[in-house]
Amino acid sequence: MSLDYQDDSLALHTDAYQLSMMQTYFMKGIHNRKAVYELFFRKLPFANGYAVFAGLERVVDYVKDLSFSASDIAYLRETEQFDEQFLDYLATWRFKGTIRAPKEGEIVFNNEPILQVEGTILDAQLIETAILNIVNYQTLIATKAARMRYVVGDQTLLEFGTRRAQEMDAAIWGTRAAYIGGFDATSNVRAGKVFNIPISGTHAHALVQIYRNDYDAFKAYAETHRDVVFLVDTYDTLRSGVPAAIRVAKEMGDRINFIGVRIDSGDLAYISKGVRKMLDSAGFPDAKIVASNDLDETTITSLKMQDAKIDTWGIGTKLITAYDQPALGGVYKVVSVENERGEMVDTIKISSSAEKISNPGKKQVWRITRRKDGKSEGDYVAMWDEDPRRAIGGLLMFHPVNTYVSKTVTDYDARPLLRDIIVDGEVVYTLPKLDEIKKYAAERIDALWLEYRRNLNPQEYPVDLSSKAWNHKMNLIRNVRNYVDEVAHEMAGEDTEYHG
Ligand SMILES: Nc1ncnc2c1ncn2[C@@H]1O[C@H](COP(=O)(O)OP(=O)(O)OP(=O)(O)O)[C@@H](O)[C@H]1O
Ligand SMILES: O=P(O)(O)OC[C@H]1O[C@H](OP(=O)(O)OP(=O)(O)O)[C@H](O)[C@@H]1O
Ligand SMILES: O=C(O)c1cccnc1
Repeated sequence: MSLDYQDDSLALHTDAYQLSMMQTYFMKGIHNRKAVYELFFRKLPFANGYAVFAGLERVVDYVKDLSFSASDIAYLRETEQFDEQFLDYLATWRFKGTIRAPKEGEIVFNNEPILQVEGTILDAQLIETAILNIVNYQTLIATKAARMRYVVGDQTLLEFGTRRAQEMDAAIWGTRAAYIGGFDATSNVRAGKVFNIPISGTHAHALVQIYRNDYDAFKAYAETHRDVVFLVDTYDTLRSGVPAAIRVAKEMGDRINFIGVRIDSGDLAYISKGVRKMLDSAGFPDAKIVASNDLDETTITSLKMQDAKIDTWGIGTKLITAYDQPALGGVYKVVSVENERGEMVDTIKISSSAEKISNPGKKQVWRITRRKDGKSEGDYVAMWDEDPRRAIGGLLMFHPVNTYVSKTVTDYDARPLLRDIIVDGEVVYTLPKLDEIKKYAAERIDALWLEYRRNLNPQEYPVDLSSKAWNHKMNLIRNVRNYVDEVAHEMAGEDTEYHG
């Protein structure tokens, strides 16, 4: 395997079928037809009540200078699957389309577009795979992190996942997503450098094993650092680890900042209580107890119920791998395509399950909030040319599948979520700083009713279709039915019948 191409690019970070389809569009001369594609997911991850949208910065970074390098084209040629004229076209290709998305850190829901690509069918098709790759992962991890933030309140959350992540890229971008979702710091030093995320950490069991006893290890560490957290569970937490930590802290006095101790095994509730008592009676009531060991929002909740004396949570595996749901099922679907007469024609994908039938046409998502306190009323998915701010006599919102579930809201604000990020290939959006994104996510989560925020069995947040969007969908379903009937009739001929 060789990754040492000087001119390696991300243009081939796509599925082969995208390039195959692109070649068809190109060879048939329809590649410049316009289309609109929308990215959405059908189910919220972890059965959470919301998701935290993340990944936009990398999407922009990926798209803005995307091009096929000489070695990319040479490789495609070697596969003998592509036409020379098509390869010539790709050699000078640049993304010239438009991308719209919510601000990173925005709270988003199932069955609403969370990213929209408008451009030629060729441009939109090429970038599908990478965009899904980025947004699915980062949104998943940011949401998992938000669930952990929910259970710890304002305690400290440290991200320790790099060693368990699905490779290096996942570690670094997962760390960024975790920070957006509510983590305070990371152990990944490169993430500190490239994203300016605070770095933090303690030490490993190796230090104690190398010195062969707790006291010598802690002493050596204390003599070489100002801020210290001692890992006290290598041999026996209560009988050797904590006594050694206390002894060193007393001996070093003001020469160190004794932040506290970390425990990484055993019954964390029982042990943390014992550790707390020992630290308090030794005169260190402010020393913190850090806990780690396969923690997630469920074990943390349980530990809190047991009144565990834990102040800081170090979390790796279950965060960075999104252990209980390792993928967000975001999809990217074409909703409108230009026909041979230059008109945009909306398109639908039919399924036997109502939830899986796509919503045709270019749409906007409007966040509807109560004017008096900014609290959430629901999201309103409308056709692009609609403006719910101008609804007379209140806004009718109804469930897109169970249409009898409806309400009319008055005295509301409506805020469009999809904003221009890249227009005709040019970045028109100033990417916010990471800390601003993180703060924004926390504020948006705060604006949700508690019923949508709880981790277990949250209420379903209303994501409603406008009447226009709903009628449009019904018309297209009817058209598809007629089309299928016609085809079936033709195929059946005069005397064959299909009894399905
Ligand atoms: N009081 C507790 N209540 C609920 N879960 C706990 C409690 N204490 C620890 N856990 C969790 O139990 C899981 C496993 O702990 P277990 O005791 O089997 O492993 P361990 O202590 O790491 O063992 P080892 O000594 O081999 O490292 C971890 O996910 C840990 O976070
Ligand atoms: O448990 P996680 O949530 O995945 O958090 C990361 C884990 O990584 C470290 O263990 P590891 O055994 O790799 O090394 P160490 O104990 O020697 O530091 C650390 O002690 C945590 O237990
Ligand atoms: O700093 C720590 O304590 C740490 C870092 C990575 C993994 N586990 C623990």
